[in-house]
Amino acid sequence: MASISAKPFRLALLQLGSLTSSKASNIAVAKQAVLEAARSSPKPHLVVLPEIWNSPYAVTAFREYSERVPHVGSKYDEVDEGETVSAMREMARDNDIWLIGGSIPQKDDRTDEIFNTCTVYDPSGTLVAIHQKVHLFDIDIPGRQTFKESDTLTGGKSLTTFDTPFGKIGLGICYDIRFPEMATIAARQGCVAMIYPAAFNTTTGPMHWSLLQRARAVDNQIYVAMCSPARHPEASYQAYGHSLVVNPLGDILVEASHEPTTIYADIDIDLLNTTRRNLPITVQRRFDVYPDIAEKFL
Ligand SMILES: O=C(O)CCC(=O)C(=O)O
Repeated sequence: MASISAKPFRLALLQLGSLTSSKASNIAVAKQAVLEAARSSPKPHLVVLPEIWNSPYAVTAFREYSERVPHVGSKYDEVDEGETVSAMREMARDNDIWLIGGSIPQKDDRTDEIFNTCTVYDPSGTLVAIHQKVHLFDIDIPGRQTFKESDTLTGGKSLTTFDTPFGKIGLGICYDIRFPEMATIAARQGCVAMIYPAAFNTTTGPMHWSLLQRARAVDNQIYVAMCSPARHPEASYQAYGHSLVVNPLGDILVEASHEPTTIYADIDIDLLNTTRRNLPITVQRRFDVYPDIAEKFL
């Protein structure tokens, strides 16, 4: 587990702005941002969208904006799927990139449940991974931030990683980062990075946004990135912005402000492996002293 065989790659986080209550307009905004990122030089291999970018971030909106998400392995035009999913397939295929499609509200036709769901596409537009947010954002900081995703959403029941030619990537969504087991298990499975589409707020963002990412990175000696929407003065929910990438040493490589922007980072696998050699915590765990929470995932 100490060293990882993977290739360096370039990551782009799209901190989308101008998101409105119009799904069609939000899709157009995302499409344009992906196009611009893909045309930048050097071209990114992996492009990431933020949490709930096609809908207002409000429990009352999730059902109305929800879409059918087909199965992993489904290809372009093969299935009856939601318009946002089709658009994301095209973004990946037309720009020849890997796309982590942030998250969108997903409707499960069989159970009528709604999930907060991240879908991932390879450069052919094939859907390669689906992550349903496991930990729902139910918090109450009186007078400052109250949110109850579980009013309309159901939590996912599994962890998600996917393979690319440049390495294995682990996925979480926003609040999932507060639960360190997810990142630890992904790292133990060989992931080089945990990537979280996210939308922290202006209360908990300043408190914990970068701290949590640096903690997950240092604990697991992996890269960690969170991609947020830009702040929107008229929105009922003020996203924190500050999309961020942290390296396995816990250094912040790049951080956005709260404006619409795209940030880029080069993922350096040599640095990851050097960190693990120099600070060999991945091979020094004392499972004789404490139980191994991630053992069954090895
Ligand atoms: O954990 C937090 O402070 C914010 C989480 C959040 O905004 C979310 O899960 O959507």
